[in-house]
Amino acid sequence: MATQITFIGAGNMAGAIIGGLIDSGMAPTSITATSPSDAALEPVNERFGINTQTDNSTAVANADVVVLAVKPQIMRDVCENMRDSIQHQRPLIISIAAGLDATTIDTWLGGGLAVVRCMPNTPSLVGCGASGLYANAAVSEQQRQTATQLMEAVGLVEWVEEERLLDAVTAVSGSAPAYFFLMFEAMEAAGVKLGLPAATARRLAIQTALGAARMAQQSEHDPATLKKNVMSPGGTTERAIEHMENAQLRKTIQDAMDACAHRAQEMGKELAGK
Ligand SMILES: NC(=O)C1=CN([C@@H]2O[C@H](COP(=O)(O)OP(=O)(O)OC[C@H]3O[C@@H](n4cnc5c(N)ncnc54)[C@H](OP(=O)(O)O)[C@@H]3O)[C@@H](O)[C@H]2O)C=CC1
Ligand SMILES: O=C(O)[C@@H]1CCC=N1
Repeated sequence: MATQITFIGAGNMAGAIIGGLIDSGMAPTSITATSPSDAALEPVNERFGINTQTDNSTAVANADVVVLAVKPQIMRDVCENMRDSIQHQRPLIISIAAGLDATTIDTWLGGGLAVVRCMPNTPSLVGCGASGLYANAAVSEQQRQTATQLMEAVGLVEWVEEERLLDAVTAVSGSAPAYFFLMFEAMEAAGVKLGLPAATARRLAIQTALGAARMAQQSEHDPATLKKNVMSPGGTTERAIEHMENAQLRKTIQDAMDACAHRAQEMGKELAGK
């Protein structure tokens, strides 16, 4: 595994990956994170004990891996401003930005670089992330392994061989923690309406999701069979599922995920000026 990793940006997603890496045993001294202000870096430093830096060019000077973790909208400026330093060091670039393709990132950084695009998600913080990865042609087998090891330290890794599929990964896992959080909100509210204390409803809903996810992961049966096993004929679950099917929940999920993937494509085109 590479020894020095620099995160450009120290927000939600970078924090989640850094937290997961440290929990997995990586030395905090191997990690640097940047942000424009010292004030924003203070909590990161306090929480993780990693190196922090406000100057991106300085922060990448000794890096083996540079993780680009700023918002897509400012990525161009950020890349162009540290281009010289990146070209001098030529680290493996891992961009986690939604939508922006590897060629665009590489161009903004001066060209000829090994770029891995990664679509992670925030459960990386608790070692339960799910990341989709794509490598451009300049990425060596060893660099591919480095990216795999890095992201496997915080969860599941799936490589895709077509870059456009990262927009689908964004819909299936990158954005998806939010879908489940929405479900928790809705289940808690419904539980309260049925008379449970909010905290009890929340705990039960979350634990049930955890249990269902573990079962689905470990079972030899597919989700449809596991669902059927909960549904006693004429019973309570059947009534609930009937409501969800009649309300076209599947179509809502399909439409939402189409919109998500489409937005990733749209952002990529807008920001790359394509
Ligand atoms: N959040 C998520 O669940 C996921 C996000 N992503 C991708 O991750 C990237 C970051 O998203 P997210 O973490 O949510 O966003 P955040 O806004 O939480 O983090 C971005 C960070 O970048 C910092 N920043 C701003 N300007 C610079 C600069 N010039 N140099 C260095 N750092 C800078 C910001 O600091 P300040 O706040 O002080 O401006 C902030 O800490 C995005 O590209 C997004 O598409 C991918 C998968 C999941
Ligand atoms: O909402 C977003 O744009 C980012 C990308 C995936 C999750 N959060």
